[in-house]
Amino acid sequence: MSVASPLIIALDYTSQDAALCMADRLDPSRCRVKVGKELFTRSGPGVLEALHGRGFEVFLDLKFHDIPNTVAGAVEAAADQGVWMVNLHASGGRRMMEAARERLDQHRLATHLIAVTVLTSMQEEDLAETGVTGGAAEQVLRLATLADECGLDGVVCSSHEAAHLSERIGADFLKVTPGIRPASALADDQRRIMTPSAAMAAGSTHLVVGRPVTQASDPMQALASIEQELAGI
Ligand SMILES: O=c1ccn([C@@H]2O[C@H](COP(=O)(O)O)[C@@H](O)[C@H]2O)c(=O)[nH]1
Repeated sequence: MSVASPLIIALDYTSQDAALCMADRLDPSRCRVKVGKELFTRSGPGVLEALHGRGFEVFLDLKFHDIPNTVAGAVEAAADQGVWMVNLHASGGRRMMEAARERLDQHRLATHLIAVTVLTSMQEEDLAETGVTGGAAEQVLRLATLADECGLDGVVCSSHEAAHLSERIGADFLKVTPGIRPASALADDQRRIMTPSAAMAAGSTHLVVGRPVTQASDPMQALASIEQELAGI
């Protein structure tokens, strides 16, 4: 199936039943879904099968970060489950990313492989405490350039960095951006945020949206309002 919408709904629920309850209200021709650490750790790969059975393309957001052999095996295992996209941490380095890329290619697995650059919950002070002193934009560009050199399909970054990456690396390089907040929504623990329409205008290729939809009093109305905002750009 080819999904025209850039929206990826983060199914951050504590059980497979709750996640599928939400998925059953979504239309797989109008959005993709994301399975992250909490849901996957609770439900296991069964949730992927259940979502695929409902027609969804799934982003498995487990952010692998380990030695090259381990990450290559994990990425292969994810792709074997038929997921549309999987990710790893770019800070795992060149050899780790190349090993993951090579493993997918060896097995002719078409799953998109992308790298997390700087988490959207982090700002300059958080980065400085980890020894990264140049700020988010510089670090995102450094890690995205490395990911591109390693043959990855794109990155997870914030929409604040998307335009610069499009200029420096190319428009086709995927910019998957969490930290999406409609104007009226709370930032929660996110720090580098943008509205859906501004994020698309800035060059995001995909928008990850969780709580503004899943925790809304009327999730379907919240989603419809994001879709309307995007239709207006
Ligand atoms: O840098 C990152 C990488 C991943 N995420 C994930 O995206 C969603 C965002 O959810 P919201 O509720 O819309 O904040 C969540 O699953 C994160 O694990 C991210 O936010 N930032």
